Formats: sequence, structure tokens, C-alpha cells
Amino acid sequence: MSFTKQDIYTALESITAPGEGKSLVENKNISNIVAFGNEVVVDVRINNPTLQAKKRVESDIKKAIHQHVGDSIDVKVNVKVEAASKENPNQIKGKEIPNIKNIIAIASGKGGVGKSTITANTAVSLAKMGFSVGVLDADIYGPSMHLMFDVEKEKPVSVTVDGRSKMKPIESYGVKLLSLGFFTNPNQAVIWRGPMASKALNQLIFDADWGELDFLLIDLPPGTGDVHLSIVQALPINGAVVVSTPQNIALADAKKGVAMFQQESINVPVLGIVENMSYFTPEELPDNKYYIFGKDGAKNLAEDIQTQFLGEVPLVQSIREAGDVGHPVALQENTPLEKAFADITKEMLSQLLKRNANLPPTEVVRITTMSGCSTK
Ligand SMILES: Nc1ncnc2c1ncn2[C@@H]1O[C@H](COP(=O)(O)OP(=O)(O)OP(=O)(O)O)[C@@H](O)[C@H]1O
Repeated sequence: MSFTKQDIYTALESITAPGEGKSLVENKNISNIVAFGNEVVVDVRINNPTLQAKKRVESDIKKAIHQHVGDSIDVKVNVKVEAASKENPNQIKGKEIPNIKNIIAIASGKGGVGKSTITANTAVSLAKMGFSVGVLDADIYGPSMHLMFDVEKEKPVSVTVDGRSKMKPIESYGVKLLSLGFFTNPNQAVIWRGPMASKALNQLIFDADWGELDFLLIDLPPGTGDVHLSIVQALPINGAVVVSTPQNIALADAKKGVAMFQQESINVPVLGIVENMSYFTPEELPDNKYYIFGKDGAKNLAEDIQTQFLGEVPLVQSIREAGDVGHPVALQENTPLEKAFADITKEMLSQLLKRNANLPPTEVVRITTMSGCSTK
């Protein structure tokens, strides 16, 4: 059968580079194509170093050529991984997403420490400060953001942007949301394998019509696994926030979480640690503080590992209730909790400003105004 190099390029236009949101051709991943007789050799360069990504690219290329050009063609694929440069520890990895100025990952080592609660309330605080904010719920084990923002019955619709079909995030309290929870049946356990989860998350980031965002907060799953690795390697994350309770077992896991971001191959700056459930104050004894999970654990950890302590949130029934009814407590005007979350958010922004100030000049476009925050 006869075919041209151009036929091969056209076939490869249908394939998305892993974690890069554009087609292999558009993203200039194809470095060479040689076609002779019934054989084609495709040389391709990708950034994602995982074996799964290499295998996926190889099999996608073969499939596309067989499907669009001819199923008897003998296809050979050479995949080369281009490691991200390690020279500048503040380099933002992954492809820049033009409409999204800052991406912040919220993580925890241990489950159930309040990572989603902190994400939801920080997002609300940012929106109240006048920023445009999006939240991506990447917690594949138990997405909860759609519940915390009272939109569990909503389904994102498809819109056409520049000729491409995109998902429109659901908006609640001025925050744009996309969650795996919108696409799963709440009564069914969903088992996401690493590559499948990464693909779904990539779509939620790159195939979504986020519009212009000052901040995209990513609520990561607890722990340090596959999903973290592929998200932090594929996305230009400006910084990570780690949430922990003051309990020893949670702190040990938080330390691992921080270490994961600081690993050479990941190298995402940690903006700081938030301590949740720091103490309990009964209504009838407003001056008493009971340190149920231990005292100052996260503060001490932050000091030990030379990370910023971003603030503390007490254990309060109304935080749990507000989460359950889908009305984050930071929305309650003129309350101590609204202030607590605003203070944590400002501290996080100050750290982000410092971090962005260290970026190469072309990257220092992230935030220009931030009332009440400074890099000092
Ligand atoms: N400071 C707090 N005071 C009272 N309840 C809280 C507080 N923080 C979180 N909670 C409650 O604790 C539970 C777990 O919180 P959340 O879902 O935010 O944790 P998570 O770390 O995101 O959990 P997962 O590991 O499942 O993702 C929720 O019911 C939430 O409402």
C-alpha cells in the first residue's frame, strides 16, 4: 500500500501527549518520521518519564496509524524521555496553562485530616478577596468537593471553545469546580488505576473551560502515590500546601508528603503546613483550649523541616456541619472562623509571592496585586 509522511502526521494529530493537553503534532513531540515500503519509524519525545506513559504513546501511535492509514503497516516507535531540567529548583514544570495564573496543590499524608475542608474554605476566602478561583477535586478515592459546595446533583455541560468541545466547570459561591465526583455514581466504589486516573484528571484540567483563573487549587488524594506523581510532573504547580492534624501519626505522614514534593524529580516548592483540628473549645468554657490531638505538632514540624507554618484551625462542630450541608464556614461573615481561614489564605499568598519572586523573569507574571500580603 502507498502512503506519505504527511498521512502519518495527520494520523498522529489525533493523539494527545501524556499529561500535556495538546496533540503530539501540535506539541512538537514528533522529532522524526521515516516511511519506506510498508514500514514507518516514528521518533517521539515526551516529558513524562513513567513506563505507562511510554507504553501508552507507543500503542496510541500504532493504533492511530493502523486505523487512519493502513492496518498492515509495520510501525516502529522510538520513545525518548526528555527529563525536565533540574538546574533551577523554582522552575515551574509542565506546560504553562495560559488562562491559569497559579496552581496550588493541597495535600495531606494521612487521610481524614481535613484537607478537603481546608481546600474548600481557602477557595472561598480567595474568592471573597476578589480573586477568580477554581478547584479541581483530584481525590480519586473519595471526591467530596461537590458535596462541600452543595452541587452534588449538577453535571458539567459541554461547551465549544475555539472549535473544541470543553467541559464547563460548575460554579458555586463564586468558585469554579470540577470533580471526579460529578462523573461517578455515589453508590459505587470506583477503582482508578494510576494511568486511568491521570488521564481523567488531565481532561478535567486541559479539556475544561476554566476561563481566566487567578488560582486553581487541586485537592489531591491523601498519601503519596501515582496520582500525585503524574499531576505534579505534568502540571505547572507553583506550590503545595500540606495539611495535618497535630497528632504524631498524621505528622509522620505529613513529613512524607513534604518530602515527596521536595524530591529531586518532583521539586515543587512547599508553601507551608496548615494545622487542622488544633484544639477544641467547648461553648460553655470559651476561654479553655483542649489539645485533643496534641499541641503545636504541625508548628514544630514546620520548624523542624524549615517550612512555613501557615496557621491553625480549631476543631469546631460548625466546620463539620458547614461541610456537610455544603456551605463552607468561611462564608459566615464576621466570624472567628472566617478570619482564621482568611489569615491562613493570606499567609499562603505571602509564601506564594516569595516563591514567585524567585522565578525566572518570564514566569513572574503570576500575581501582581494581593491586598494585605507581602513577601516580607
Ligand atoms: N477543623 C475541623 N473541625 C471539625 N470538623 C472538621 C474540621 N476539619 C475537618 N472536619 C471534618 O472532618 C471530616 C474529614 O474532613 P475532610 O473530608 O476535609 O478530610 P480529608 O483530609 O479531605 O479527607 P480524605 O482523606 O477523605 O480526603 C469531615 O467530616 C469534615 O467536615
